Amino acid sequence: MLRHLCQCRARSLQPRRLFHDVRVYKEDRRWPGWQVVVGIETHAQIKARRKLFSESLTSDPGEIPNTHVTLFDAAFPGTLPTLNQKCVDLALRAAVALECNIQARSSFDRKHYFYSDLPSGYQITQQYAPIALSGKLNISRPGSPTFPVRIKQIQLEQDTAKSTFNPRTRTSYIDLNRAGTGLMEIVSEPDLRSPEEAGAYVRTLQAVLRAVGSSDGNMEQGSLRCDVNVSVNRVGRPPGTRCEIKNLNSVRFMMAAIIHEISRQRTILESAPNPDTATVPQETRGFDEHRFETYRLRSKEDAPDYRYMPDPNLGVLVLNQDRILKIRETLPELPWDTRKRLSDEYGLSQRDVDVLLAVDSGREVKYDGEIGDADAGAVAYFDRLCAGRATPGSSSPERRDPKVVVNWMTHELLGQLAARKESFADNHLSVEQMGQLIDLVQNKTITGTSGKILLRQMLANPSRTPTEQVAQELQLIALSQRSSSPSSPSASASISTTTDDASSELRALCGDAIVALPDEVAAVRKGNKNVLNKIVGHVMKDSRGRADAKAVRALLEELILKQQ
Ligand SMILES: Nc1ncnc2c1ncn2[C@@H]1O[C@H](COP(=O)(O)OP(=O)(O)OP(=O)(O)O)[C@@H](O)[C@H]1O
Ligand SMILES: [Mg+2]
Ligand SMILES: [Mg+2]
Repeated sequence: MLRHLCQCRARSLQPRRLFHDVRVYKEDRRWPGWQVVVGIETHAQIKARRKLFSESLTSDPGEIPNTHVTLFDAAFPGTLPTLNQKCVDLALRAAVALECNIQARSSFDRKHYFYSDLPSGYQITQQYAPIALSGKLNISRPGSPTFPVRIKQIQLEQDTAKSTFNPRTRTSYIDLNRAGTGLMEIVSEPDLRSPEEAGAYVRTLQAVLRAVGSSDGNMEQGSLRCDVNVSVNRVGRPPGTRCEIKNLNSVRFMMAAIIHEISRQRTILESAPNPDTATVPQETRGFDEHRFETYRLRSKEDAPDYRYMPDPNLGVLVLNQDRILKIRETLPELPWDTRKRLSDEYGLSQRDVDVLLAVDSGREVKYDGEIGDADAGAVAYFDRLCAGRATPGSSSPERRDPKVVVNWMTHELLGQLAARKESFADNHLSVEQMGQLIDLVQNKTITGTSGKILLRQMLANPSRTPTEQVAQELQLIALSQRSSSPSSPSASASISTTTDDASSELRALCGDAIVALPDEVAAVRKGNKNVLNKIVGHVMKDSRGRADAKAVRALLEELILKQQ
């Protein structure tokens, strides 16, 4: 009996299964002998037109303060909440994408605290029965195996108002525009083991929320904010006491906060007189963005008592299977499926896939009065470029080589946009124009060098003009010996005339080089073929990138050697 009691006691003393046993502990050289445990609470603003419980429109950060406010948002007595079902659907999209168990019944609670940005004195949240439980998000990092992070729960809640303090006039200003906007709090289990894994988790989550349209996930603008929980323990020992760092608004700051917290907690534990029994005091901390350090906000002892209670004005949120099924059916391709498709179907390298997905995960759709092809995202643009161009007389379009397309997109198009300090959303080249450009280079109507010049010109001068026409106007048609096959029938007549001219111009340039470099020509005639490179270089320079080096070499050989 006694032995049985002891066994039970020993079992109850085992740490709760916080750790993912599937993952083998790997020592981090930055903190040898220590294991780091991180769990993240992410607050993502729901991208709905109206607030969670009122008719008021949601707002963007720069808008005139206190212009998006109903009496309910301002907490006038007697006003009642009405749940916005659009917000529920958007949160469900995130929950389905994160493979959560969606709860058929969930409910709302009041979390009380007194602060100037909370007009009613309580926030409506889902403390006891959240909308979704037990999900999963797989995290891939270049060079590391993919690992799962368990999602503990997703709860719906209200955002607060915004307070700003002017130290000169010692005045606080309250803007109620944000008060009552719908938030999803997405809580991870403590499955992350390093600052880098934490960064990858937030980026992946951001990409999923954006892909399903649940949230902008914009950390700079505050539509995605993280509270990060960090603890350290000696390898083989139970997890340590967590400290929670509140309100981090960039992945960089979050990683810096974790790094600082690890060293702070280690110092406490290493300097304790009895390392076996030492613990870190449980605290809620802030992050100082200038010193890159965390600082104490409050300890567990002064933790507020939120006096949670069910909100009597809101009933139970009941969800039926049909609604969830409909959400499931309308979800777009999720980032990990896109990743697999790009590498399986197109044979793209990991790096190229990363670049295309990174563009889309950081994508902000801009509305400047015209919806361009780039607005659908880099992957969609790439898909359409590969799908190819319609060829006369053929019912199916001629597909483009994905490797050629991805090179043009990642190196040239993204590279030149970056040089112009623009993002992919600023690219106004239609898929058709970009495709024509690639075709012109592929069928040697223009050289690769001219292709890059052409792209630069087209990015600088937005127009709907077909690419061939711009190439002709800029006199970029390649100087070749033979006529190239035109890339579209409409341009065929003009291009073949141009290529005849081009071929005679190339001959003229070679002739000029032969006259300009008589010593080199004599050396080539004597059999010193290396000198030919110098003459080729001379022609290439004179052609301003329009000549193909191979064609020039062949023509020079013909002119110098065969006509001795
Ligand atoms: N030992 C630990 N080390 C690091 N993180 C931990 C540890 N134990 C739990 N966590 C993480 O702490 C977070 C707890 O969040 P949760 O929302 O459940 O509670 P809370 O922080 O107490 O409440 P509130 O929402 O009011 O901040 C989770 O992300 C969880 O993974
Ligand atoms: Mg929480
Ligand atoms: Mg918390």
